[in-house]
Amino acid sequence: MFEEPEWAEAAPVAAGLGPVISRPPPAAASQNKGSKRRQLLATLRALEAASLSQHPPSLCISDSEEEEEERKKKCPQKASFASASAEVGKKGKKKCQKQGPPCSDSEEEVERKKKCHKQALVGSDSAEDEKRKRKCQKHAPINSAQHLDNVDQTGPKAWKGSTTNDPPKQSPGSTSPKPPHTLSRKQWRNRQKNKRRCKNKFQPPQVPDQAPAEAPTEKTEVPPVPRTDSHEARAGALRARMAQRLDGARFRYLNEQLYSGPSSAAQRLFQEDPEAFLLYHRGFQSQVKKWPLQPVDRIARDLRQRPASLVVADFGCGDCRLASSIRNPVHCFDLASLDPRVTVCDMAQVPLEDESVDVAVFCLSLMGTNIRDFLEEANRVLKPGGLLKVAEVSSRFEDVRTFLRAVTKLGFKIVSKDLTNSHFFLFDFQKTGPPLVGPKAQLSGLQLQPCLYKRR
Ligand SMILES: C[S@@+](CC[C@H](N)C(=O)[O-])C[C@H]1O[C@@H](n2cnc3c(N)ncnc32)[C@H](O)[C@@H]1O
Repeated sequence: MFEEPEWAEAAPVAAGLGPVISRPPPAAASQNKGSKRRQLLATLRALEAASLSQHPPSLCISDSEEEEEERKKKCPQKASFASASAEVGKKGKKKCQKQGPPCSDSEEEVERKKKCHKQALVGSDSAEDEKRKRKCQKHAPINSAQHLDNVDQTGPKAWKGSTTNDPPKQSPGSTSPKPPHTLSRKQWRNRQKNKRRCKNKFQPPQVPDQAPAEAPTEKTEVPPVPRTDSHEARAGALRARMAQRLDGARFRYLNEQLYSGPSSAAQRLFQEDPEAFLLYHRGFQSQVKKWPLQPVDRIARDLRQRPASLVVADFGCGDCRLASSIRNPVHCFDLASLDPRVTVCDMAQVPLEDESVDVAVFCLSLMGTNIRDFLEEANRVLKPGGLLKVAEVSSRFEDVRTFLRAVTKLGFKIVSKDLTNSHFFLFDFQKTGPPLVGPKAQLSGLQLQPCLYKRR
């Protein structure tokens, strides 16, 4: 019915994708035009119906409206252009089909057909128009039929895109699809956008199958243990450790200061920095609690075996542990106060009357370089025959005997000594009277080694 060579006539038009130019009707029109039109119309309708019934529903959101509209406008032209390819015969038909897909949507198809139909009805009676009409009719059925069965989506079609959701398939021979020069940038962008949209639209249902087992939805709902927590915990632990080390360093420093200078300097130190006293005592407590027996507890045990009426003076009482451990009245003296019972002073000069106390205690407190001052002050406040108890770190003694000898020169006699403890020595002296030597006499045995704590 439609002879293929006729396609060649439209080839020049196709080259530019320009509008189809209507030419004035030729003088000699076809004699059977009316009947042919009717015939064509009937064929068209039949084909339309067939085409519409065979098209699958579109699953994907199509191009933007603007583009859709544009495509619809172009469609008939493209169809006619494609059909008018320079190639003859089937080649031309194939080209037409290739460029057809944008029109292969049912709506577009209808639109195109309507246009073809309209043209036919309007009666552009030129021979060329006639041919074009026939081409439209001829093209339509082939296109719609082949679109479903054997649509080659390579080349322009892949870029013009079908309105189905299938991604463009490439024919084995094709390399990379390139947009035809007929697509504007905007169209191309829109098309790509739509493709992506389509892809995204169809990906979600596959997600559950492909989702890794370790990412169930429930898990995602449960807030995972924030990484920051462990990080913060580690940072906190590190900070605590560093703070601990810093405190340890400061404790060692203060301890050294207390042993290496006169008590007046220690007094100033703690007056200027009361926090240093707290820090020192924290350090001291952390050290002494490791000992098998704390000397203060041993002294308290001894005192509990004596009358509770005995008045006790605790020189360098610290946290008043002794006062808390016995029932005796206790005068507590220290350079700073950790307890309300403490009288803050330098124990070289305590605010007590002469011969007013029964027991004087120095528990790890013979610090400073003026030990003699402390012992002379104890002698002053002790009643005659009063008890002097000294507990000191064993390592401080180079020679215990010289120490004992020096103490006796200060008005005391040794009553008992306990050198059995691994950490401290314990001595009991009884006051015999005032110091036996004058202030200028040298008592080198009173110089004890500083008790320095090692860094652990
Ligand atoms: C190692 S602590 C012992 C505390 C307590 N005696 C104990 O055994 O638990 C020594 C204490 O003696 C105090 N101290 C040292 N020299 C002092 C001084 N010149 N006057 C008053 N207290 C002093 C320190 O301040 C510290 O509290």
